[in-house]
Amino acid sequence: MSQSCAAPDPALLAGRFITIEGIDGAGKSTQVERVAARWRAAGLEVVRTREPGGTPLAESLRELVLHRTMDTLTETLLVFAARRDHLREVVEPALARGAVVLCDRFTDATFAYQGGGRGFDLAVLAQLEHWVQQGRQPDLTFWFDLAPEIAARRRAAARAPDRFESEDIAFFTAVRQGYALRFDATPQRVARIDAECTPEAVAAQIDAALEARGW
Ligand SMILES: Nc1ncnc2c1ncn2[C@@H]1O[C@H](COP(=O)(O)OP(=O)(O)OP(=O)(O)O)[C@@H](O)[C@H]1O
Ligand SMILES: Cc1cn([C@H]2C[C@H](O)[C@@H](COP(=O)(O)O)O2)c(=O)[nH]c1=O
Repeated sequence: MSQSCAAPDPALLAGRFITIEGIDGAGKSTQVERVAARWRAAGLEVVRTREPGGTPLAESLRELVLHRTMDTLTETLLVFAARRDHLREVVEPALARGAVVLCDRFTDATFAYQGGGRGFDLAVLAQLEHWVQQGRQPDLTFWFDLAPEIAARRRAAARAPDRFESEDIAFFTAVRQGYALRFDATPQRVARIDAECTPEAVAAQIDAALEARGW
């Protein structure tokens, strides 16, 4: 069962950029509103957003990336173009006015999907990350980690697949490995969540990670 935790200190949270990552079907969407509600109850403005997406332009690019056939360089440039617009129009202004930004996926997804899954050059991704983000990085990332076979069963029960969700287990195994590399590179930024357990147990892990930071 999820345990109740101490009320977060708004002063510690204002202007924080929090991202949520994991392979498709990891259970991110199931948890994200609960976290937002916790912070809203503490009096904070919470901006819930997602990538690719979050602005009209970036949502248009999302439709292309999720549903149109394209090569990996095109796919990579489109997710970074969407990210640039999203950062300028939504994320940076929200952080500047002291909101908490809770974003479903960010650049770790590019390293995992385009880098790990598609095999795109990680050094080029790092350059694009630098150009597009100008140093902006999440303050905390929840990485929902689980076996691709379990995620595939959850997706099959939930919805019709898009272009990524139609990929096979080998692709998602490589994506998971891409996430693991990012986790290993910045373990202080990333909280690994065991996403194979019940929603209540997942929520308890999230609360523990937040409580450890006083958030
Ligand atoms: N801990 C859990 N145990 C079992 N099933 C779960 C759990 N969490 C979520 N689910 C179910 O798995 C399916 C996928 O969950 P959800 O949509 O939250 O995943 P997601 O990570 O947001 O996926 P995507 O990134 O592809 O949008 C849903 O049917 C949801 O009810
Ligand atoms: C940010 C980002 C996302 N993707 C992929 C990962 C998912 O399959 C979709 C988004 O769908 P969701 O239901 O909103 O999770 O896009 C990617 O390949 N690269 C990225 O940078």
